[in-house]
Amino acid sequence: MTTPFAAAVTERTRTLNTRLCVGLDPRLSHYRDPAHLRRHTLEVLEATAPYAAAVKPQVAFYEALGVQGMEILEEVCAAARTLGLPVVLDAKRGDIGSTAEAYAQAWLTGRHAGSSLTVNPFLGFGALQPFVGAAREHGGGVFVLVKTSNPDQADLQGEGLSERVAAEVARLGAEEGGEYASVGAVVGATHPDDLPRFRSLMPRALLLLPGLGAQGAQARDLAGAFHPGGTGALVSASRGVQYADGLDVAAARAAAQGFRDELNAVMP
Ligand SMILES: O=c1ccn([C@@H]2O[C@H](COP(=O)(O)O)[C@@H](O)[C@H]2O)c(=O)[nH]1
Repeated sequence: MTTPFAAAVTERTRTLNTRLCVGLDPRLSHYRDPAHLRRHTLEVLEATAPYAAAVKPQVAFYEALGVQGMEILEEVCAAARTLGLPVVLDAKRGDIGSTAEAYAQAWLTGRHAGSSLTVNPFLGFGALQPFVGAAREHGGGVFVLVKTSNPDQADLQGEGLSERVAAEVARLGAEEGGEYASVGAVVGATHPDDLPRFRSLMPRALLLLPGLGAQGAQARDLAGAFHPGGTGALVSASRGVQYADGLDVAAARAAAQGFRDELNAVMP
């Protein structure tokens, strides 16, 4: 069996000294056609891989292209695996248990075994079990939405809801051995003041922090998400890397290198 997701991320962080997660969210409006989108996305992946601890395709952008988009997504995931990059499938799945089982089979087994999936806890903690079970069985991971990066999150995620979800993530993590559990959490990089609290509420969870770059989060504010030694979190940037300067792949590479260096400069 290959290295489980959380261990693979942590190993790559230590070996390459990076905690950047490169987001690949290709928008058709930026390209001549899907073939152009495919080529550029694969080029960005290859150019930024040396600076990345993981890669995060946003499934929605591939789904939007229909069957062809899903084929491109599979190609991106396969190329990432060849490059040794752990894959975060950002699909934010969640449903009643019996349907969650099908989602878990689709995204955490077979060719996606060993990858991780973002999951929505809104249907209740029991409904997370199929995802957690599949991740544990197949060496993958899940990132449970705890506090998302968007300003609207406050409509529902205030009033202690994020803390309740964080407590469940911590409880699930405590069931496992290893340095980091297969159950991680999404906490927006746009909430820097909350990061130390969520870090200590979920001591064994890998945190996924979206929002660097285009959403305004700054690397210098994110140290609180990490453990001493600079492990325990992935900070993701999508538009800020892939479209750092239009479709210039060299600019994407430079942006990834820049984000990596900015994060490294503030590690505890
Ligand atoms: O709380 C969340 C959870 C997921 N996302 C996703 O991350 C990227 C962000 O893209 P940028 O271009 O770096 O802003 C995108 O795929 C979101 O769906 C998030 O932003 N916030």
